[in-house]
Amino acid sequence: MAEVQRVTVLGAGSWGTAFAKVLGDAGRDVTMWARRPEVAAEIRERHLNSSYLPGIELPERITATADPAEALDGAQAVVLAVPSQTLRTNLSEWSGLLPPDAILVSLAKGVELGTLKRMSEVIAEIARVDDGQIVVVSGPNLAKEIALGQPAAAVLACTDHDNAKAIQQASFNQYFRPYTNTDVVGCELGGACKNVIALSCGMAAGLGLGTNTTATLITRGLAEMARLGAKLGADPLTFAGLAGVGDLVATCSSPLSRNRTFGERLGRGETLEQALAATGGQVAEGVKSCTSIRELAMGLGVDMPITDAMHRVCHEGVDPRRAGAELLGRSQKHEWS
Ligand SMILES: NC(=O)C1=CN([C@@H]2O[C@H](COP(=O)(O)OP(=O)(O)OC[C@H]3O[C@@H](n4cnc5c(N)ncnc54)[C@H](OP(=O)(O)O)[C@@H]3O)[C@@H](O)[C@H]2O)C=CC1
Ligand SMILES: O=C(CO)COP(=O)(O)O
Repeated sequence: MAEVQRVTVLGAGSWGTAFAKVLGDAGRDVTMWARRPEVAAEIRERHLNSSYLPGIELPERITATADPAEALDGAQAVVLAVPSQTLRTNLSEWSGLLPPDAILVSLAKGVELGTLKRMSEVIAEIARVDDGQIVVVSGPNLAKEIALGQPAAAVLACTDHDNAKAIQQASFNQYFRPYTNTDVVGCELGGACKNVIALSCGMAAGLGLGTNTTATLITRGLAEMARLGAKLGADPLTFAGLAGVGDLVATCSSPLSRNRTFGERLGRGETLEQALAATGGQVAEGVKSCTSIRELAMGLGVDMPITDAMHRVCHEGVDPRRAGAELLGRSQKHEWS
């Protein structure tokens, strides 16, 4: 297994920057690409990214540029840290610049609208690489906490275990503990679906509901994501791990979660447009993924009632209270049916 020393991170938002810090603190040489030249300059010259992680000092070994060709030169691993719904367009612009043997690392948690593809499927299609060259990062990883050096674990999923191990070696440090996994489908679905469940938990909080409701949504959310995973060949154990329960607990309970915060705003009576305006340009993936995941599930005949409810609240103007009442009023069933 070749050691990965030079890593490029494409995307300088919250998680891209925090993950670059993880890599830098693990002793890797990191070059970031930022869409805005002023963000690249601030990272390069002041070791700060005040747009996304104010007050966090970045390691000196991280540099940055707004030129993708310069960023990708000599990279042994390339971390893709842009929103799910723009990944296809972003990657299409970069695909000719990717070093052919570089391991591609996906941070995005979503399912593409229209194609209903997982992020690793989009990457394989656009970069024309085998799935064994793509490592998916998932788990309870709220960017700000990681950037502050608070301990957390993650899963690195890849069908090629050596490539997962290479990224594990490159990212392991005193506060970040990555585990490997070969269940790419389960890890990606866990990461995408939990954003939608976090929306529902936020919504419940916005409606003034308490811990029992949150725990019910987390547990039944886990049941519906595991049903989808089973249909798509995921390992059921994955949903009991960091990319399932782990990420659900973190995202559904933390005020740092953009998805949970977004849901809370809707629960308090804000419109979709008002909630979108309040995100400050940061992505709440569940708002779009509720639609793609719902469509994916419907095509496979999988029942995902919470996801369906979130789609109807976000995109069909259904009142959150009514969506909640309808969820409770569905026909009675066995817990595991
Ligand atoms: N934040 C977190 O805690 C975690 C996030 N994730 C996942 O990682 C992925 C990236 O998230 P995160 O870094 O937080 O996202 P942010 O919204 O914080 O940042 C997005 C980054 O992508 C850039 N970008 C490039 N092209 C586009 C485009 N066409 N539209 C919008 N943005 C673009 C943005 O540039 P610009 O600044 O110029 O807008 C910005 O640098 C998401 O899928 C998210 O779910 C996963 C785990 C944790
Ligand atoms: O994926 C995350 C934590 O693991 C981040 O969640 P948010 O995008 O909701 O902030």
